[in-house]
Amino acid sequence: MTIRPRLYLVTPPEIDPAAFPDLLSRTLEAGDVACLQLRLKNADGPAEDSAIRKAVERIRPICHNHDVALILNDNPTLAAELGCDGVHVGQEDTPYAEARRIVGPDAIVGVTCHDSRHLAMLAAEQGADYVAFGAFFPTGTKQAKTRAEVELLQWWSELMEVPCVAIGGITVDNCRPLVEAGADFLAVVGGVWNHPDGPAAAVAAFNRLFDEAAEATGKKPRR
Ligand SMILES: Cc1ncc(COP(=O)(O)OP(=O)(O)O)c(N)n1
Ligand SMILES: Cc1ncsc1CCOP(=O)(O)O
Ligand SMILES: [Mg+2]
Repeated sequence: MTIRPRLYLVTPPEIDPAAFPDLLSRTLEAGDVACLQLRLKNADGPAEDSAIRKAVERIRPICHNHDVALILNDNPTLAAELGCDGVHVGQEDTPYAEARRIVGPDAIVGVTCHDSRHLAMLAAEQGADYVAFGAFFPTGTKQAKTRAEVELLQWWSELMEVPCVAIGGITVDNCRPLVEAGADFLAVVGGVWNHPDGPAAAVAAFNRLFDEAAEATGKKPRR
């Protein structure tokens, strides 16, 4: 039986390194969050690396104080060097096997699988810790290549042990079908950081909804 999903928080593509740590602390205090993915997309090359280093130094202790795993997007080398708990790689990033070699056997490695059963089975077979499907809804955060259907989550969660992450345009108001379909984690950017009542309110609201859905379907909390 599938269990209650957890929130997989992803940072905005650009953060203010001075203000973000405080906002993050308040957000993580508002309810259960499984992990935070640091996804800085608005700088390139050495500027991006330096922004990532600065951000990880400030964010890592906050995540760990809240029992939240810190996952770095795209860059296994920096993830290993900076003591992140894992890395997320897409189909055009470092291939899974190379990412695993770099971060080691104990780190989390997640793989983007778009809307593809084939890519997901390949990633799971190779040893990925989770597979990510999306985008489930229109999103302003990224020009998503594919649209995934809820049935994909249901198929995966009924057949496979490796957890699945749903991503793309997810909000408190639209996420219930993903929860009912068996998503293990919901990965969210705008639905938290741009929530009209603020990110802490969003985290609390997602958790209330997960609890309600779990109760309604008799699913057990993961934590
Ligand atoms: C949890 C999660 N799922 C999918 C993605 C997208 O990764 P990718 O396709 O490599 O695109 P970018 O995020 O690098 O723009 C993700 N980051 N996290
Ligand atoms: C990184 C990524 N990959 C597919 S959609 C997406 C963006 C998710 O952001 P949002 O939750 O704001 O739609
Ligand atoms: Mg990527």
